[in-house]
Amino acid sequence: MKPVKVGICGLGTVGSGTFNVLTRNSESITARTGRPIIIEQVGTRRGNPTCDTSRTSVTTDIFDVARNPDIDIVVELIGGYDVAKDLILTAISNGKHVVTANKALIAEHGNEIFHAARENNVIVAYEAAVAGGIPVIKTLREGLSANDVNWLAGIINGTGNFILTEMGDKNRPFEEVLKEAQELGYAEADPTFDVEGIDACHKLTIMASIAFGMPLQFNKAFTEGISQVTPGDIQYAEELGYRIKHLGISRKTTKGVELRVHPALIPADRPMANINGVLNSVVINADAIGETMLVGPGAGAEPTASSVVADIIDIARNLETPQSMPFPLGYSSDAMQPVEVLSVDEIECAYYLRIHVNDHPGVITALSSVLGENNINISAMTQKAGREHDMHADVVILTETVRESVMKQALTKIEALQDVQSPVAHIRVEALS
Ligand SMILES: NC(=O)C1=CN([C@@H]2O[C@H](COP(=O)(O)OP(=O)(O)OC[C@H]3O[C@@H](n4cnc5c(N)ncnc54)[C@H](O)[C@@H]3O)[C@@H](O)[C@H]2O)C=CC1
Ligand SMILES: N[C@@H](CC=O)C(=O)O
Ligand code: NA
Repeated sequence: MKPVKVGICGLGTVGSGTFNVLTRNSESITARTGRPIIIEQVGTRRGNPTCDTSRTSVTTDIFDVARNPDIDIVVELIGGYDVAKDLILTAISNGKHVVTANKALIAEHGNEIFHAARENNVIVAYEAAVAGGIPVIKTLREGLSANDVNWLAGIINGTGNFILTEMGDKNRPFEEVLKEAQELGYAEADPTFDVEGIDACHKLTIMASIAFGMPLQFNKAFTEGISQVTPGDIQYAEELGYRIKHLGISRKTTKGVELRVHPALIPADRPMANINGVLNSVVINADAIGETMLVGPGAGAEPTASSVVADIIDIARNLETPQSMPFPLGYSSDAMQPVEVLSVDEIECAYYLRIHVNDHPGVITALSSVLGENNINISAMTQKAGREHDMHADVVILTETVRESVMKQALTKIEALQDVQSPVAHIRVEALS
């Protein structure tokens, strides 16, 4: 049996996980593919103590791997944009199939990469790029291909969910938990991608493209991270019967597609509200299936390697018995529709507001008046007194559904009130239905 030869570029968290899963499970993988898969070469700047590379060719120049005539599949696990893109395009032009976990690259340059792959008749697979170990790309693109998707929503950043969970459950400070997420290998090289929602937005962009048959449009998405969520917000939300989660949401409407990433209050009894730690989850609502929910680890060495290796196995099977592979984004490029991405101003949802006020008589009336003038109904309101001798208080309000542009106008007026300290914390409320 002629082996399928793989070259792994990058031996960090995901690279080492991939090396170890491929090595450890080689027997069962061979049984599944019909051909052994061997790691022909590793491209890395330095060794990884968890990997025994003593019987593998190792180079410090990853482009050696992309050009190695013996290699069938190049696995890009270095991350980042320029070098990674160059590496993948070099591999493609050398006739190699590619597996990557790089959501930033796929979300922002995927249209070009998939075009190059098509021209060169090779496969670019990227299951690990969205929600780590959860097979969500396959689910959307293959398992649900009979459906018209109505909406999807997910917790799609493990680091962010780990931080919110630890802050809420154990009262740990943001910075300390972020540091732990970095040590555990969950965070991106630049962790602002995690905490400011950019990573989740990359993943949402990819899922929305598959769900709605539209080209990748990362730059049109709305992105807000978790860095402004305070322990107080988590506690107030809990008292109101909600949990705060960082969500990516994409919904088809008659005017276009919503594409937005932001923290949200979710009713505590919804399954998504109880996805904790590094777990990710995606709910997909579609016409034939109704609703399905996936849950699993969104980051970490071997959970992510599980998806990388599954892609390698798919390609190896295809080399053994050539068959038609799914289009990378689920639709043929001619069938992709340039669907309009809606401005966040168009969305409609309820809001949680936390307004820090001077604790003077009349301030509640003033707040209610502004909301009333804008036709915004209040569904709950509580005042959280400041500490003794502190003349400030937090007023916490839940509104009913309102258009975002109207809420923005109301917030501007509220922030202009004499007794209100700016800015007003506002978090969208999502029922996920
Ligand atoms: N860590 C995780 O849980 C997940 C990561 N990803 C993605 O997987 C990719 C890799 O992430 P990690 O393994 O976490 O990163 P990492 O930083 O642990 O590993 C990257 C490795 O690539 C090496 N590298 C970078 N540029 C290189 C170059 N030019 N030549 C040789 N080596 C080079 C680095 O030295 C490092 O060892 C990224 O695209 C990331 O977004 C995707 C899903 C989960
Ligand atoms: N940094 C990412 C890694 C997986 O995609 C995350 O925390 O989810
Ligand atoms: Na995945």
